[in-house]
Amino acid sequence: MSCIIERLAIVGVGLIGGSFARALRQAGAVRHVVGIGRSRANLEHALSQGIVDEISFNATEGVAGAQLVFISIPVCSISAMVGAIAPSLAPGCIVTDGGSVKAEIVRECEKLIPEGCHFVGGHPIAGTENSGASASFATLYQGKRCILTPTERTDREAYETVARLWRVAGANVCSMDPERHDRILAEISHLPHAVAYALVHAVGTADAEGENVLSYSAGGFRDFTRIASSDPVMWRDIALMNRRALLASIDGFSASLAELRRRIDSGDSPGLAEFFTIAKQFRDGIL
Ligand SMILES: NC(=O)c1ccc[n+]([C@@H]2O[C@H](COP(=O)([O-])OP(=O)(O)OC[C@H]3O[C@@H](n4cnc5c(N)ncnc54)[C@H](O)[C@@H]3O)[C@@H](O)[C@H]2O)c1
Ligand SMILES: O=C(O)C(=O)C[C@]1(C(=O)O)C=C[C@@H](O)C=C1
Repeated sequence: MSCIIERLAIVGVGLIGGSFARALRQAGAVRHVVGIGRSRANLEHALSQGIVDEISFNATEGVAGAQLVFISIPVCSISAMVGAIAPSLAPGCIVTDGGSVKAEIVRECEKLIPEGCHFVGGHPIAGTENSGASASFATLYQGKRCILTPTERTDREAYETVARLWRVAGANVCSMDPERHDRILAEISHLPHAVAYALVHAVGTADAEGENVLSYSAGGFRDFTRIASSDPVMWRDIALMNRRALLASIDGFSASLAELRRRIDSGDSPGLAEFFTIAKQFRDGIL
């Protein structure tokens, strides 16, 4: 395929940024990739694996001359990064991100992006519990959704370029209002992570018969809690930035758990079977 971007800068060459770079390189959609970050070991690994062609510890220097900058660092650091690199962006540069929360980032970044440059918010709905360039792989986005969150200020051509890159990376692109994105993702991604962390926390600190009950964990516990091995800083930032929507989701979940508890407590056999059947049908429906 013909090259779409001559010079791509990736700020944060971890699972998400590294996988984006790998997918685009493999497709021949980018000529030169600059990896920007803070961890020498991580960036040197990315360089040695050919994920990037050049590394930089200085974001303002690293983004110079790039046609597109992809920011894939924890969500609470994204707008500060855009503010820091703004004076160094080449005219016409497109800045986009992969952050898991959108409304605040889009609001702030649209204010910070300089005249003649463009910001497009994005979020690939794909990931794993692993972090860093060593966890990245080219097929991460194959067949997965990528939500872009344009507003009335978004430049149409910049949006189309970002959408095209995600399609080249294998993703199915859709667009959504940033606030709507945050409410939907609170339910389907942020709540499950909060519940998984809370479950492991509860079981890990439980005093049952003076035993370390975690040593008895088998498939059920492990399947349910895989995502509690995700990066704590990433999830701290998501919980704080999407606080309002996540609290509403936690309240909905608490009501569901309270209802389940009530049916168990009252020995409501048909009610319990109904509760589990409905949940099983929803779950089987996504397989
Ligand atoms: N992990 C997932 O499943 C997933 C999925 C979709 C979106 N996201 C989002 O993508 C972003 C990156 O997540 P990830 O899983 O790739 O994380 P990661 O930890 O694998 O990679 C992040 C990289 O950014 C670097 N970094 C952190 N803060 C920095 C800063 N201020 N300046 C420069 N470099 C910095 C880290 O050293 C690391 O190499 C987050 O916003 C996250 O919400 C993650
Ligand atoms: O598969 C995983 O490990 C994930 O947690 C990926 C996952 C999710 O499905 O919730 C996590 C965060 C994102 O922003 C998008 C995707």
